Amino acid sequence: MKLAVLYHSETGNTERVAEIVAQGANEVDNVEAKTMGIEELDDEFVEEAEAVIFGTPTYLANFSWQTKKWFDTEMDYDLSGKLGAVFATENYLGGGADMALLTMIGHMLVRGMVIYSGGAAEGKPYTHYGAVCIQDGDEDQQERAEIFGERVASKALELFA
Ligand SMILES: Cc1cc2nc3c(=O)[nH]c(=O)nc-3n(C[C@H](O)[C@H](O)[C@H](O)COP(=O)(O)O)c2cc1C
Repeated sequence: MKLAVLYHSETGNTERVAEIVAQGANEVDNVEAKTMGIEELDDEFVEEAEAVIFGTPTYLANFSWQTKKWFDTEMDYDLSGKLGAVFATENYLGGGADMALLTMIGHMLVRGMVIYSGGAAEGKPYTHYGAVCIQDGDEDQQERAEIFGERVASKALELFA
């Protein structure tokens, strides 16, 4: 089962976290996770993926304008019925990553995706809306991002395999 991790990143933090999320997903048997920047997408892989995880930097307490522009004007995949999940990076605690995640989730719902975060349902670490790292994360945040990727991949297998 394929899982795509799509991200926008200007200075590398979100790209690094995308790699960690994908690493977690790839720890699940029968899952092939691949990271892609939104400007260098593997269309065939995304179309075949049962799950798509989106990552964004936080800009002014929301998701980045580049990601928004991509969703609004370039994104023409049929995402309906795919499992969707989100993560974000920010510079400081309370910098608005939660709003970035929720706004992005709104876009994904409009596209018909089935959204999952794990929430508190899988025990600690809790991930309410999606994984968040300060810049590219300290050790604890990176571990949480990895577990998040693993959980989303496991849920996708449970739903679609
Ligand atoms: C235009 C702009 C706005 C930003 N706004 C916020 C913000 O509101 N809150 C915050 O915590 N960080 C903010 N940041 C910092 C970025 O979210 C943070 O450095 C992020 O990890 C960058 O990701 P990247 O390295 O993948 O580009 C902003 C950065 C830029 C360039």
